[in-house]
Amino acid sequence: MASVKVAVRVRPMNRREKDLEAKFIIEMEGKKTTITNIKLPDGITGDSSRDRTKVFTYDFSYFSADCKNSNYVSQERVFRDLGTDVLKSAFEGYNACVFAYGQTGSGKSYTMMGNTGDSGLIPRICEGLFSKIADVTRKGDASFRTEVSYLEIYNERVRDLLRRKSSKTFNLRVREHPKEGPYVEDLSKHLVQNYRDVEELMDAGNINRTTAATGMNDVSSRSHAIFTINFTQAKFDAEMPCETVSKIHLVDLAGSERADATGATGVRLKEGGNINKSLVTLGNVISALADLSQDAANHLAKKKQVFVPYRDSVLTWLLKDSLGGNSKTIMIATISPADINYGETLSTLRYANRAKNIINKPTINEDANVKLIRELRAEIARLKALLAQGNQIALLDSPTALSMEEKLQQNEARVEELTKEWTNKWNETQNILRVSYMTLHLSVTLQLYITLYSFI
Ligand SMILES: Nc1ncnc2c1ncn2[C@@H]1O[C@H](COP(=O)(O)OP(=O)(O)OP(=O)(O)O)[C@@H](O)[C@H]1O
Repeated sequence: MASVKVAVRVRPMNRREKDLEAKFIIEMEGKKTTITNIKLPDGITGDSSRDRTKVFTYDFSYFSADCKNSNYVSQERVFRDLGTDVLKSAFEGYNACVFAYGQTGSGKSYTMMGNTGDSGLIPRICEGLFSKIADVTRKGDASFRTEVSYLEIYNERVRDLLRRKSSKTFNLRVREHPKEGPYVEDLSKHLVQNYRDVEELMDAGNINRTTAATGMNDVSSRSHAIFTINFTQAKFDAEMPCETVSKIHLVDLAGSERADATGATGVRLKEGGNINKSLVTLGNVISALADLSQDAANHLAKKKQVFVPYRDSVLTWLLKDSLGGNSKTIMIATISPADINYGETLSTLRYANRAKNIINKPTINEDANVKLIRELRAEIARLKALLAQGNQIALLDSPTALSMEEKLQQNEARVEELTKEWTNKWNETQNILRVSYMTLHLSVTLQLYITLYSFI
């Protein structure tokens, strides 16, 4: 069991807010975030609509509004607090998810992707992943396989951001695997061997992403984007095969917004409606899960039937495992510091406060055959101990001891066979990886030669 970790981050005032001479209404101290409604007279602090100041406590309150302030939280610090947790989960074999939520223009893309020379969580996590892979590979302790995919949900349709234009790019179907959960049919997956490979794919995907200028943000993301890393590692630990698979979802949501605040009309208004539909469903899912967790914690209360409406939007369906399921999840709520956004900011803070109550059930995703080998080995150890005991009380020739001996031999043979199969399969995967990587680089080099040759 693990609660969803929640961080709130406040950005600097933007040009529009400064031009409107907006007042700064956010304070942060330790884990606490305080918001002030400057329209109300001084009074007691609380969470009722009459209270001038409201205080919320999160796992992290990040003050990123002024880089000269001593409490300023940089991209590096956000990575150190949250990104390293994601990497730890991945190497332990857990699924992980980070999603950024907040009003349009509040800093979601900045936090997740970042700007040139000031990279955000996604590039830093990918860089960290490959730097750790290089460390472990150098010591010869394990082998790895990493694949990435990148999709956007635009107007409730799933679009592959990494596939060259084809009929399979748009409107992909979401399906549900009985064990592995929801997935996108025909979504392209790309093998990557180093950070440069990921960077190229990320850049290509970001170019394909649907953005537009709105009244609130010059480059506003009009879609929800999910960057997924599938990370498999295999090794022998005390002669025991280990293979884990971890799925890491890194999500940049489109902004929550009020139509009147963005001045949206036509296409932007329709987009806004669909964006908000997903976000309203996300809110309903978070509320239902928070209710479930509180209900579970209260042993005396009569258990309520709580329905979690995952399937009401594509976003929540795809993130089903990350919300209340098999994943270690982090939510980053991004906010503006300006009084003109008071309503939106308060709603984001309340949303984030609710998300703190969600309890997930992360488990280590172990390969099924490796799990079987481990269970058989435990059974062998148990049988050996029983036989040793029988030996001491001269039961060695009894029919029970003989059948135990037989079972032991069968299990030992099965373990040997399964271990051999697993080692062969993994060696083959590594060979395929090497060949496909060499082919890819050979074709890039050839392309380069052809281009150069055509100039001579
Ligand atoms: N913490 C921060 N420090 C400095 N600049 C920031 C910060 N957060 C956001 N910004 C800047 O504010 C602007 C809007 O941020 P961003 O595009 O990340 O918002 P968003 O929440 O993703 O918006 P949308 O939902 O419209 O896509 C960008 O120019 C970004 O560089």
